[in-house]
Amino acid sequence: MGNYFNTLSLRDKLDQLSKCRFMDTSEFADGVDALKGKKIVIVGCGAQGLNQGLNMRDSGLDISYALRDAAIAEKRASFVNASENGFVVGTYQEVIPTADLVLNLTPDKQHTNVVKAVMPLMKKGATLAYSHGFNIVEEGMQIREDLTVIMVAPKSPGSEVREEYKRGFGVPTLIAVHEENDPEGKGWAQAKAYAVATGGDKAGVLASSFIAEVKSDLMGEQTILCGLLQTGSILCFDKMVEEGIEPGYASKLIQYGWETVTEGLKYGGVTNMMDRLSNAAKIKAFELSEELKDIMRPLFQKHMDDIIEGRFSAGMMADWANDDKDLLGWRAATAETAFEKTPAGDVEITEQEYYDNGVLMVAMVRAGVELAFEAMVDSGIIDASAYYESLHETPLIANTIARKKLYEMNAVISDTAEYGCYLFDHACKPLLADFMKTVGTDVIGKAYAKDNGEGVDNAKLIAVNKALRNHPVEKVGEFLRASMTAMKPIV
Ligand SMILES: NC(=O)C1=CN([C@@H]2O[C@H](COP(=O)(O)OP(=O)(O)OC[C@H]3O[C@@H](n4cnc5c(N)ncnc54)[C@H](OP(=O)(O)O)[C@@H]3O)[C@@H](O)[C@H]2O)C=CC1
Ligand SMILES: CC[C@](O)(C(C)=O)C(=O)O
Ligand SMILES: [Mg+2]
Ligand SMILES: [Mg+2]
Repeated sequence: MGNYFNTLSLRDKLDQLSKCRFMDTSEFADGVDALKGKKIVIVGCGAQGLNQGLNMRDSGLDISYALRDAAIAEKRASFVNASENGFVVGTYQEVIPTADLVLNLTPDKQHTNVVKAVMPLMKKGATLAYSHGFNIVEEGMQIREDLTVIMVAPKSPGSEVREEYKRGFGVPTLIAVHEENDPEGKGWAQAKAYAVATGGDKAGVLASSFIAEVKSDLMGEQTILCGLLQTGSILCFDKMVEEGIEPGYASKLIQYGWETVTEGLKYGGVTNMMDRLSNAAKIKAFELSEELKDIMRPLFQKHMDDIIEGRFSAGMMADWANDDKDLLGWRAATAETAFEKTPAGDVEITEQEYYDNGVLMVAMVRAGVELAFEAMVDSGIIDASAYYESLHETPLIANTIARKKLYEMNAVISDTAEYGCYLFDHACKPLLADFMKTVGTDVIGKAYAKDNGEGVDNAKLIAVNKALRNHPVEKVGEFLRASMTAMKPIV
């Protein structure tokens, strides 16, 4: 075993990275038929395992869970979650041999062990599915030749996979078939049916590759989705308190602010989010975000390069081998930040106030979305995939911060995403230190009010609007959002 991507020729690498086709709704006309009546066993009942299982059962499929012996004997959370929701739960030996489709929804760190334990028990011609291709792409896992290997990767935390499904919508999903493991040619039909069963087809499905999924997923989660939201939360909170804003207000503005401003992003892209500001505040947010883009661009590019070249995965796997020393230390340090420890105050903040008093947060979101999108596309990832991994998923992650701050975000995302989030955060905070000295409460904590009497420079406003609307993330976003007709408001 070794890094599979790194064994490919440059031509094959580029070919795999660019595999991404937006699927037409007509391609899902068969619904869940390809999996109807099949026995589906999910290994692991955590963030993705539980929520995907609930959606798939509600879509009419036969779902049960395989858990390791100790989880059953000790009635761990995974056992309780599966059994309290009425699912059949068994040991690997009891349920894996009955499965037509096995979904490996355990943490990436465990995939090699889990797949090695599960594979000998799988019946001939069954299918093994992943929701993230790390094990195949970064570790080079070899799967038995008779087995079909597919991936259905929701571009969202598990909690939101469920919430969006219950709202009658879904989350954008990447599907793929591992070309080396499709002996019966049934991989795509099963992957499509699986995406329908989780609700993904309602939000948009990309037919992609394991490689394109892994490289884009790692990049999104480390930078804009989790890393920058963590950095922004800590820096904006500290700044406000330092400048005399009441800590409970500052805490609330951030905890719920990301969710509120990115709801605007979800509906109408960066353009709509920025349009929610007054004209003067929009110009200010644009200028701040241009500055932020210049400062953070090298860091975003470094993360993309490290991901593509395998340095990121090698570093994380070294931490796995070291009993997760870095991950656990960083997790503990996050819990000690002032933002995390200060409860949201009992103050009313209107939806518009989150925008007006959070100009810097809006600027950070714009900078992060555009930088992540640009770095992915520059590396050969297709724009639609880069859009899902930057713009569309940001609100879904922001929802988790609204629930229980950074603790909740880092608990519901995968361990892989959490590791990358801290890695980015630790590099980004010092990078923004000088910039943060230059900003005040007029852009974070209080309303930006420069247009009271001063007027707005029309020429500048026109140029800003043009720059925002012409960014490629806005172009592809307009196309992709046109098919999201079932999207429901949250805020
Ligand atoms: N988190 C997310 O929202 C997303 C995750 N993904 C991907 O989905 C997959 C699952 O991630 P996620 O849902 O975060 O995982 P979780 O950390 O939530 O998974 C926990 C589950 O895995 C089981 N588990 C842990 N260790 C082992 C082991 N050694 N052997 C068997 N079972 C084990 C746990 O059982 P036990 O009770 O025995 O400990 C528990 O049921 C990953 O590939 C991830 O990259 C993709 C998109 C988003
Ligand atoms: C946050 C990133 C993610 O990829 C996800 C929820 O999509 C993960 O690994 O958790
Ligand atoms: Mg993801
Ligand atoms: Mg991920």
